[in-house]
Amino acid sequence: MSPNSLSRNRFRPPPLRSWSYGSTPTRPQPGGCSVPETRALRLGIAGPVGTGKSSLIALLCRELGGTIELGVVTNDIYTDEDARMLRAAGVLDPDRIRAVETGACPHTAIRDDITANAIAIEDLESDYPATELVLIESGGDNLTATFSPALVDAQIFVLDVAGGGDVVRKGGPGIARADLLVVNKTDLAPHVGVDADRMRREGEQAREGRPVIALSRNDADSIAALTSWVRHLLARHRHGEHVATDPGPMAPHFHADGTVHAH
Ligand SMILES: Nc1nc2c(ncn2[C@@H]2O[C@H](COP(=O)(O)OP(=O)(O)OP(=O)(O)O)[C@@H](O)[C@H]2O)c(=O)[nH]1
Repeated sequence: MSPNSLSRNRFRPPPLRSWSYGSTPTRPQPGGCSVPETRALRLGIAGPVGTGKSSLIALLCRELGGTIELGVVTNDIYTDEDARMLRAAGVLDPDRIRAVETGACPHTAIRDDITANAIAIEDLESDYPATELVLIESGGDNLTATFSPALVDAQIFVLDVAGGGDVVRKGGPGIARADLLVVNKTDLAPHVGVDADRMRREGEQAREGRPVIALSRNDADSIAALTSWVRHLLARHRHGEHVATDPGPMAPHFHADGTVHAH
């Protein structure tokens, strides 16, 4: 980390404290934590650079902002570019869009040490207690980045057709096990020589039944599929039916003696 990025990083560690939700009803989460039953749903959006994560968040704010109380937290490495873009798009009250400057490899702040993001979300929820859904955008990263289930309740992994038709086959924890895989920018498929439908089918095969949505901002049906998936997830979260799962940092691996480790 350069000295510059350190001085630009606005995050300051909080004072140590023990945490209790008092008499608020809670439900257990993975890792022994528990969260209030009324807590906002935290939905992470991850995927490689430029696949359309900010655009997808802007779209969800436009489509859902009228009926659901929203907040957004963005992650960039050295800037607050994504937050500024979303504020400029006018899709949400600018104060409900918070930026984290990770100052390090993006997955560090969503997977390894989630403190900066957790505090940004908790600040947002404390300023807007009626918040029902917080969208957290990861910095653009490679195929291995996924959110910790300690930070988000569910996660979407975003690929785009412009990254090439073989990306789904390259696999990785986000592609295989995120709660939703989005194959984005399908309107560009004919221009980049990619079969978007085949990408979607390969995604479905790789994910063993977990959902895949082929999305384009120009395709109303695909937008409706996405918003309906989010509404359904929110309903399950409210009823305590959704449990966060970890896509997992590693695929099973083999050793020279033939043993297999599945983490
Ligand atoms: N044709 C087309 N372009 C899209 C679509 N969605 C997003 N884009 C464009 O794709 C480019 C990248 O979109 P962003 O939303 O900034 O992508 P991102 O994943 O947030 O990028 P990083 O934060 O840099 O990783 C922009 O030029 C968008 O306008 C889509 O459905 N169709």
